[in-house]
Amino acid sequence: MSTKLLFITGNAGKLREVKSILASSAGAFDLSSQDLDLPEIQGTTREVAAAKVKAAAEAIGGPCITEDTALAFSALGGLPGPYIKAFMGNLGHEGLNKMLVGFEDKSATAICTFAYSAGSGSEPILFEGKTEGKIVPARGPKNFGWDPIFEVGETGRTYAEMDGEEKNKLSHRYKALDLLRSYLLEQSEQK
Ligand SMILES: O=c1nc[nH]c2c1ncn2[C@H]1C[C@H](O)[C@@H](COP(=O)(O)OP(=O)(O)OP(=O)(O)O)O1
Ligand SMILES: [Mg+2]
Repeated sequence: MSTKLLFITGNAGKLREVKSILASSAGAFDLSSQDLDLPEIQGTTREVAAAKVKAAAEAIGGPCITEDTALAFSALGGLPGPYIKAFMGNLGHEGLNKMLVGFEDKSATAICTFAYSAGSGSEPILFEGKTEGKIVPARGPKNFGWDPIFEVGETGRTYAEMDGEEKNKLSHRYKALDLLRSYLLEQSEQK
């Protein structure tokens, strides 16, 4: 029997990658998605993620997952972190590069936090994945957020320069989703 998964997100890029990553567990998951406008609080990545899935589970009245993505610049003590969406929207790729002009250290960590709630009132469970890289002037297609300015580890390539399959093997999202997948498969075996 396949595990039903309701992914609350308004982000088409996230949904595309989640579908593609879960495709390797053929038939194990029955994924659907819904866009809900949820309040996103301020706090650590974990606090933001937990509050988001709680709000989603209350609104839905049942089990669901949410996902939060942060981009932490080492030179800035981890900022923008969970606030990357606002920074990206207001400053763009060039502005994000300019934020680091005064610093030698361009390193950054992409952090993905999946949050699972079994339903309204139940305690969120978090799954975190991190990928190290550095902030560079934009290279590659500009169709998903900050992908063009995040050069991954020692690959010499930005996320945007990788094809979907390659990104989905090493990305922050893949690592977090793989943990969530294992958890859900274990749960379904125990039933
Ligand atoms: O792999 C990624 N590669 C490049 N950019 C990315 C990635 N993943 C998220 N992003 C962008 C989207 C948004 O500007 C911010 C995260 O904000 P975040 O609140 O988690 O996403 P969102 O509001 O677009 O979707 P949701 O409805 O799931 O909250 O970083
Ligand atoms: Mg959001």
